[in-house]
Amino acid sequence: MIEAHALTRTFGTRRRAATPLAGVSHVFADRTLTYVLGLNGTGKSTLLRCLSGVLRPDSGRALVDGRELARAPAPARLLGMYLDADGFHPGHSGRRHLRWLAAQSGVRAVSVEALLRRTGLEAVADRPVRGYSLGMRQRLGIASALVGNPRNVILDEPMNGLDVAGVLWLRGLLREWADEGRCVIVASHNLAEIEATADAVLILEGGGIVAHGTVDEVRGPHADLEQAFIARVPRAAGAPRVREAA
Ligand SMILES: Nc1ncnc2c1ncn2[C@@H]1O[C@H](COP(=O)(O)OP(=O)(O)OP(=O)(O)O)[C@@H](O)[C@H]1O
Repeated sequence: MIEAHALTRTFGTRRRAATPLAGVSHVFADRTLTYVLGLNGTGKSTLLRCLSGVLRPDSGRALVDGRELARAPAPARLLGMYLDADGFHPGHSGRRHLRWLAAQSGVRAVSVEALLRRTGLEAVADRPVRGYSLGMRQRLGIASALVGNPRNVILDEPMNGLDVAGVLWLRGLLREWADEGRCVIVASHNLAEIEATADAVLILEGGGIVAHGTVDEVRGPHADLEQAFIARVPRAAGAPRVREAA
């Protein structure tokens, strides 16, 4: 279980500030695949980074299985995360990255070879990451999240760049993790995928949560999730302009 308690985060100066999180509270349940939705620049990544302990909120706190990650004795066992497709050393091979990560995280029991097999990366495991396609980097990121066999998982837009086989594979993996009891949180823009596979949905807008619940609850009287999203975020139907978060 992952909890957000009144998370607030502002970027920039007082004159040009963006406040993607203005007191966000939510409980992300176990055994649940929750998708976080929102327009570009709304604050999805900021929320996931605060929940993962990668970014310090200005106020509020995040708890993973009731603990602050920074104080947990074995954080890799509590939370696996993949937040940035560019967050790899370009000169390292996939195999070296996973070995390094396991050592950094103090995880001894992990089989890097099994992770490479599970994520379909064996054929490119010894190539430098700088030569990986986006889909290969996504697979390596997902393998990275699995290093500690974690109880909770957070992924930021992991399906971008995956081919059809990759999408089917990741869809199955996310379902398996949730069905095994894990709390799984994924940021995505893929409404069709979310509508078909999510257990829960959370929509961010204007610094806060404007809707959350099961897909049926969030869809409500609307024809589909897209219409429900537009009803909650009317500017989605306007010109496709990136705006500051708040
Ligand atoms: N390191 C940073 N420095 C300054 N501003 C930032 C930083 N990180 C995020 N922001 C700002 O915070 C807001 C939210 O950004 P965030 O990356 O969380 O949005 P997002 O919903 O994940 O967007 P996208 O869908 O485009 O990935 C934006 O206004 C962004 O410019």
